[in-house]
Amino acid sequence: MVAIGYEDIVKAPKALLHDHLDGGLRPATIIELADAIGHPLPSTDPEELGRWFVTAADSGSLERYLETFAHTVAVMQTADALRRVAAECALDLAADGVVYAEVRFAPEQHLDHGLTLDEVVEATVAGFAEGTALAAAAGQRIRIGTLLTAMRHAARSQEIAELAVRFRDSGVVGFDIAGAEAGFPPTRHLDAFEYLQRENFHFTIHAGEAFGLPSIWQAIQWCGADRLGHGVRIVDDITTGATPVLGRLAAYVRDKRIPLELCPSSNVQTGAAASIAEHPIGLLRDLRFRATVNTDNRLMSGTSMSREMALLVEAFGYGWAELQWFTINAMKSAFIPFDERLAIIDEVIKPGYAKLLP
Ligand SMILES: O=c1[nH]cnc2c1ncn2[C@H]1C[C@H](O)[C@@H](CO)O1
Ligand SMILES: [Zn+2]
Repeated sequence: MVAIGYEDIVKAPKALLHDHLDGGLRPATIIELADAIGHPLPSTDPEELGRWFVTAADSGSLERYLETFAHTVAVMQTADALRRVAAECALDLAADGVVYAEVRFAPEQHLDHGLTLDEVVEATVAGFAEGTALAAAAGQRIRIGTLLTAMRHAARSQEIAELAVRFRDSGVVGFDIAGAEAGFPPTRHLDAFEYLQRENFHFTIHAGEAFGLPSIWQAIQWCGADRLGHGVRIVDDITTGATPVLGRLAAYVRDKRIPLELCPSSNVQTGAAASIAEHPIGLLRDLRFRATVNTDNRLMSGTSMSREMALLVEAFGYGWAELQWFTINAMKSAFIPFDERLAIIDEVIKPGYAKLLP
């Protein structure tokens, strides 16, 4: 196998379906924005603050991992802050060689300083457009779709679903629910999911991360999710051995080509996987599930799309063929129209990997 260098992974075109806007801020930006509003931080040194987020998120518990978002959400409460954070997100992803990204965040968490839900989305979408244009000017092509998340412990999912549909022609391509999974099953938000289905809209659901098969089953068979956010616990329905045997739910997920938005580093931090080497992504790829590689929260995991791929190369010995497979899986599973997905696969991804494949 040809050894794969990190710089080449950065250059390779990558597609990202699961990245949280409030989980990807630059530490230096958090410090500046926090200073402007008098929000106290654990450190005002960018490197130290970056390390603090990774350490604090490295808890083995999703609930404690989520506590670190208090600092990022606190500094994203004005239109200017949201626009800046979104623009920097687009620039950072483009610089990492991501050519397509769906970035999500929960508008209901950004109303503390008086913005309306519509103003929150307008500012964020404008920031993505600004960052995308700046990246293009620097020769880095990226397309960003916005996903609106509703918090699963709250009761605003119908409102956020309607917000997402209102902005469907202005940059919002899908809907999601996130937050602590145990105790908050997706069926609590059935009204929102049924509304989205009637509107022919797309949605993914965080399921099968901190809670297992019942959450995945509900997300698919009750709520009608197009994709699974994480979905990593689907392995609980697979009996491993010389010939792995799939249970009915795992077989359904694979047969229907339901995309799994796998996030290796995040899963290790929250305890959903013991290590990268033991992450179920290896098995799920071998079994040809529609597996994709994602960052989840670049700040909390101190990671990037290239780093996630490099970790998989190291742990599983993957080469360019596997990295291209994950990338095409992600692009096929994106929420933008089919013809646009195909154009990115044919015009950007395949030519990009053709230069790298032996
Ligand atoms: O991996 C996750 N699981 C569940 N919830 C998450 C995860 N990463 C981020 N979140 C939450 C915290 C954010 O404030 C929110 C919206 O992006 O989504
Ligand atoms: Zn997530």
